[in-house]
Amino acid sequence: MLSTDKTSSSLVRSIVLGAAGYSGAELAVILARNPYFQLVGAYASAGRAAEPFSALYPRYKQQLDIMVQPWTDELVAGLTGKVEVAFLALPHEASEAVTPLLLAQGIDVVDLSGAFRLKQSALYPQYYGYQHQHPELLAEAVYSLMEWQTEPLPRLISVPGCYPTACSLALLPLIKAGLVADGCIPVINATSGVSGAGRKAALNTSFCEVGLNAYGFFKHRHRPEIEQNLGRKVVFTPHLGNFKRGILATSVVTLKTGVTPEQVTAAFHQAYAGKPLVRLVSHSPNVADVAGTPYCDIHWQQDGEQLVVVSAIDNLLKGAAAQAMQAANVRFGKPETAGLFAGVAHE
Ligand SMILES: NC(=O)C1=CN([C@@H]2O[C@H](COP(=O)(O)OP(=O)(O)OC[C@H]3O[C@@H](n4cnc5c(N)ncnc54)[C@H](OP(=O)(O)O)[C@@H]3O)[C@@H](O)[C@H]2O)C=CC1
Ligand SMILES: CC(=O)N[C@@H](CCC(=O)OP(=O)(O)O)C(=O)O
Repeated sequence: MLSTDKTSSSLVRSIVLGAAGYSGAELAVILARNPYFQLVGAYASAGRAAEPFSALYPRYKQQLDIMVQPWTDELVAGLTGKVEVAFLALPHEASEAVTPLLLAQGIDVVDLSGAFRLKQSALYPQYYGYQHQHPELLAEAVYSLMEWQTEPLPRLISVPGCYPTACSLALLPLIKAGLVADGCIPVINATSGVSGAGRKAALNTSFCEVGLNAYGFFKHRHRPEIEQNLGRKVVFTPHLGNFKRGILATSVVTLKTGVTPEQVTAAFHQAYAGKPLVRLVSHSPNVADVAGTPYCDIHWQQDGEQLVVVSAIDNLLKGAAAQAMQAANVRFGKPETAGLFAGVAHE
C-alpha cells in the first residue's frame, strides 16, 4: 500500500530530490510503500512548476499524488527538524553541491549519484569531467554495496553505480575467496536499458535511435569505481540496448590453476548465504526476470581456468533506488528489504 499520510512518530521522515527523474521516482514509490519511512517531500529542478507526482507518472493517479516541488537551496533551512534523511537522485555535481547544506542542517544524505563514490578526488576530473569541491566528504561517505558492507553506515551514504553493482556482486565472491589468478584483468561487458540514461530527452537515447552499441571504451566513470571495489584493474565496456529497464553484465576471469567448480560454487554460496537480494540461479540470467524487482541474479559457467559470470539487475532498483532504500533501512535499524517489493514507477 502506498501512502504519504502515515502518522506514527517513529517513521523516518524523508525527502527525495530528483523525484521527477527515473531513479528518484522509483524511490518516491518505494518510500511511500515502506511502512517505516514517510515521504514528506518530493522535488525536481528549480525550473519546473510544481505538479503532482501522478501527473509525471500517471500509473500513480490516486495512489501517490504528492506534489513534486521545484527545489532551491533556500528550502534547506526550513527542513531542519522536519526531515531526517534526503535521498538525492540528481546529477553528480548537483548532489555534490547540496549535500553539505543538508548535512549542516542535521539531515542525513543517501546519494544515488557518483558524487561521493570514489575515494580519490583526483579521479573526478578525468572520469567525471569536473573538480571535486568537497574532497573531505569523500572520506566521510560510506559506499553502500550492501551485500559487502561491514562498517556502520554514517550520515552520508553513497549508493553504488548501476554497472558497478552488477559486476561487483558477480566478481567479489571469487576475488575475496582468492580464486582469481594473480595478474588477471577481468573483462566486463555490460548492457543497460535506456532508462540508465535518465528521463531527459536526448537524440542518442531516443527510442528509434537505440539499437545495440558499445560506448565509453576505457574511460567510462564506472571503470574506476569497479576497480576500487575489486581492488584490481578491469576492462569495462558498457553497451546500450533497446529495452527500457535492466542491466546484463558478463564478466570473464581467469582462475588460479587448479581451482575446482566446487570451490567456485562454495565461494558464491558463502558470499550470499542470508543475503535476500542476491539469487544464485542455475539458468542464464535475463533482464526480463529482474526488471521491476530489487534482485541481482547471478549465474556462472567454468571451463578449466576460465570462468564466465553473468549477472542481471534492474538498473533503477538494485542499481539505484532499491539499493538506496536497502542502505537506509539498515542505517535506520529497519528490516533490510522493507518497501522493496511490488510495483515500479515506470515500466
Ligand atoms: N538511471 C539509472 O539507471 C541510474 C541513475 N543513477 C544516478 O541517479 C541520478 C539521477 O539519475 P536519473 O534518475 O537517471 O536522472 P533523470 O535525468 O531521470 O532525473 C534527474 C532528476 O534531477 C532533477 N535535477 C536536475 N538538476 C537538478 C538540480 N540542479 N537541482 C535539483 N534537481 C535537479 C531533475 O529535475 P527535472 O525533471 O525538473 O529536470 C530530475 O528530477 C544520477 O546521478 C545518476 O547517475 C544511479 C544509478 C542508476
Ligand atoms: C545507459 C546509460 O547511459 N547509462 C549511464 C549509467 C547509469 C547512471 O546513471 O550511472 P550511475 O549508476 O553512475 O549513477 C551511463 O553510461 O552514463
